[in-house]
Amino acid sequence: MNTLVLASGSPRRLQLLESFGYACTVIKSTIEETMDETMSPEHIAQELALSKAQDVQRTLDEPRVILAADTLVSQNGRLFGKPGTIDEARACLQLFSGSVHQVTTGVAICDGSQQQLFYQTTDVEFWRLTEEDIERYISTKEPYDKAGGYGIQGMGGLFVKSIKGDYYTVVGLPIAAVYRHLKDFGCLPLVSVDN
Ligand SMILES: Cc1cn([C@H]2C[C@H](O)[C@@H](COP(=O)(O)OP(=O)(O)OP(=O)(O)O)O2)c(=O)[nH]c1=O
Repeated sequence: MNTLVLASGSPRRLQLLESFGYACTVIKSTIEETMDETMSPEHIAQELALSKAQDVQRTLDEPRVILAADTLVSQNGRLFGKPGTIDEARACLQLFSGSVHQVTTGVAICDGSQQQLFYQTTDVEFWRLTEEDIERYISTKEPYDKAGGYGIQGMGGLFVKSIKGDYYTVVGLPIAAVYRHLKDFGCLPLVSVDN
């Protein structure tokens, strides 16, 4: 059975794949993540995922199944990556307060002979946040390595009123869709017989 090369430095993506039984080798891509903001979030997320996968593919001596992903947040046509400063983190959370935004994760899987690109988008609705909610949250430092400046799987989950779509897409990898695509590459999770 084929094991997976995860072309991502995201601890969440590794944890998710491992918790669903995939054996992974991590090789982080070193591409500069630039985006053409005139393109749709779906297009950008898939293109960035593909660039990450291809970057790692170039470093390998033999063909392996490589998976890469990219997560972007958008609202009313505006794109939000990872906040670089406290002001950017605050601005994201103020905009998301009491409203709905979209989280899109694009995924690229390739093995040298075939490549598959897909994405999923989930709507996330936030409760109305107070200034204190936002300041306390920013002080956790949780926003900085996450698109849109929050983590639904962490303290950011306290702000989420509802979601429409796949939860794992928000965390950074739509695992059920990934499972379906990985089967085409002969890559299956290990199944424990203990439980
Ligand atoms: C919205 C949201 C994003 N995120 C994370 C998922 C991604 O790790 C990150 C978006 O940045 P990405 O550029 O997609 O990924 P990354 O830089 O962490 O890792 P790599 O490029 O090496 O693959 O935001 C959460 O963990 N929880 C959330 O609720």
